[in-house]
Amino acid sequence: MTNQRIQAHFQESAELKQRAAAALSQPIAEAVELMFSALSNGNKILACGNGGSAADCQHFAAELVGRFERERLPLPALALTTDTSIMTAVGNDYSFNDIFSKQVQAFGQAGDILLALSTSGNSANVLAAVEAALERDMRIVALTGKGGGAIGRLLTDADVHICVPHDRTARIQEVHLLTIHCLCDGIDVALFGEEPDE
Ligand SMILES: O=C(CO)[C@@H](O)[C@H](O)[C@H](O)[C@H](O)COP(=O)(O)O
Ligand SMILES: [Zn+2]
Repeated sequence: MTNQRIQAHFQESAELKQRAAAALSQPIAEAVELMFSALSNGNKILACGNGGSAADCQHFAAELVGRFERERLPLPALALTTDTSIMTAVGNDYSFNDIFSKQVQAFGQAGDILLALSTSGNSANVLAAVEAALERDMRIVALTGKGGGAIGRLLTDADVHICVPHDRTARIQEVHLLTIHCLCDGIDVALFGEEPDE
């Protein structure tokens, strides 16, 4: 692999991040408000997604339950991507499309938030989880790309859609991770205020 090709990856990622900063800062701020208000009311955040997005869900939950940059109380966030017994039982006995929605039905309560990650916006199991969450009167924060797909079309005005303006899965995932860090920082700022020297 040439250095040139590697540099093209960095270049494309950096350019997209610049562009996404303008397009996404407003919905990210709205997502922070939604999440902070849910957490303040004693509600929790459930997260689901496939592949790289499953890892993102776990990354997010770890930073809420553990910490991001500031010392604080653990916050209730749960990745629905980690329990292999639940996922294999539901996948085997029902369908792979149900592996997240069954968990939303089991754990989700009105006022909770579903953080739904799908770069295509079309993963059937994430879509089913969004449907299950809406049925339970939960709010959705959707991280998508490629126009938002079926998930984007399902969201209501009460939900937040953070749709990365790109068509390449890897690039979209890179912005999703940055978005997750913005959400964690936003929650810390809502709790403690901005650092004096910021
Ligand atoms: O990480 C990657 C590609 O960068 C893959 O594991 C990717 O997450 C998987 O193909 C997913 O199944 C894609 O699903 P989605 O983002 O379209 O919902
Ligand atoms: Zn990947």
